Amino acid sequence: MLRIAVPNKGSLSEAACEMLHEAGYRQRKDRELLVADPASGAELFFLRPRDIATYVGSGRLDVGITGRDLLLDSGAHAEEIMALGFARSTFRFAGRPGTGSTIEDLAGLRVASSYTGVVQAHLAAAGVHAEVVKLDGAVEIAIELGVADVIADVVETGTTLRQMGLELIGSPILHSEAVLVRRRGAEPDPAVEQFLRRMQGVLVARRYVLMDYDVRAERLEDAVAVTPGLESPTISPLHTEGWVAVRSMVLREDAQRIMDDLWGLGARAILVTDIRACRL
Ligand SMILES: Nc1ncnc2c1ncn2[C@@H]1O[C@H](COP(=O)(O)OP(=O)(O)OP(=O)(O)O)[C@@H](O)[C@H]1O
Ligand SMILES: O=P(O)(O)OC[C@H]1O[C@H](OP(=O)(O)OP(=O)(O)O)[C@H](O)[C@@H]1O
Ligand SMILES: [Mg+2]
Repeated sequence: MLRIAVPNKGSLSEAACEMLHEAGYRQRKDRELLVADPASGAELFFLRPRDIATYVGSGRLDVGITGRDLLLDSGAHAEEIMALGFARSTFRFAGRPGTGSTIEDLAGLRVASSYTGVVQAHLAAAGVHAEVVKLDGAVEIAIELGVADVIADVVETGTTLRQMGLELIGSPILHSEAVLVRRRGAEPDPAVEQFLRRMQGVLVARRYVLMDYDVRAERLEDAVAVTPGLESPTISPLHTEGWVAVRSMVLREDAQRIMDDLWGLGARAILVTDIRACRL
């Protein structure tokens, strides 16, 4: 049985569960901590996101979904094996206007964060000595409440910083998103490989659409240049002489532009279909 660690709450939880569902795994009912999915050969463990790298690093669980920032902060013996494209954020220093503009300006100040591992490593790498104050959350209010001069926290839209009248200091400490993690140096495992193919299939199905269209045979090469597909498009003869049907995968974000280009080449009956699942 493949043992998978899944975030049970917070920003990662819903999107992680959605992705596993799309990959064919059983959904959690109520607030179960353990869901057996024998049909998929897996057991899902619903854990605090911050603990997931620790469990996977210990080797007790085979693979987990967590944030890159949480993985780095944990110092666990685990490594990122696939980026999942959701819960994207940056991790930044911020302070009241005038506090500073570079990391060197933080020397001697108190820095509040929930990610003390990441912050301490980053300050040490820059050779900056500052006191790190550990908080559990709502870190942006720490300056207002007088326990810190600077914060280091997750920034997505920047709304929370603006609400508290804080400004960014220095460049991003890291760029984070949800990731799959595995124990460092773990042996190759067919069950993990199969899980990765399922998850990769979801990423591809989200990123690409299928495009079908009919085009005159003499314009086929021009059309194929617009829709080369991942390997090569499928070409089928049409009953009407001189026309062919083409099927190709295209990036979802490019679909409308490609349809415009194909139309300009005389293509007609251009159809776009979602991909529900795939293995490439
Ligand atoms: N606003 C956000 N946008 C994108 N990602 C976020 C956001 N807030 C937190 N994350 C990401 O979620 C992960 C942290 O999840 P965690 O559940 O510990 O915290 P949380 O989402 O803030 O939940 P909590 O309500 O427990 O504070 C990290 O990888 C972090 O980068
Ligand atoms: O840049 P923004 O779009 O404002 O998002 C970033 C905020 O979102 C998260 O907070 P959350 O609501 O999870 O509360 P927390 O600080 O208690 O974790 C994170 O910790 C930041 O505070
Ligand atoms: Mg939070």
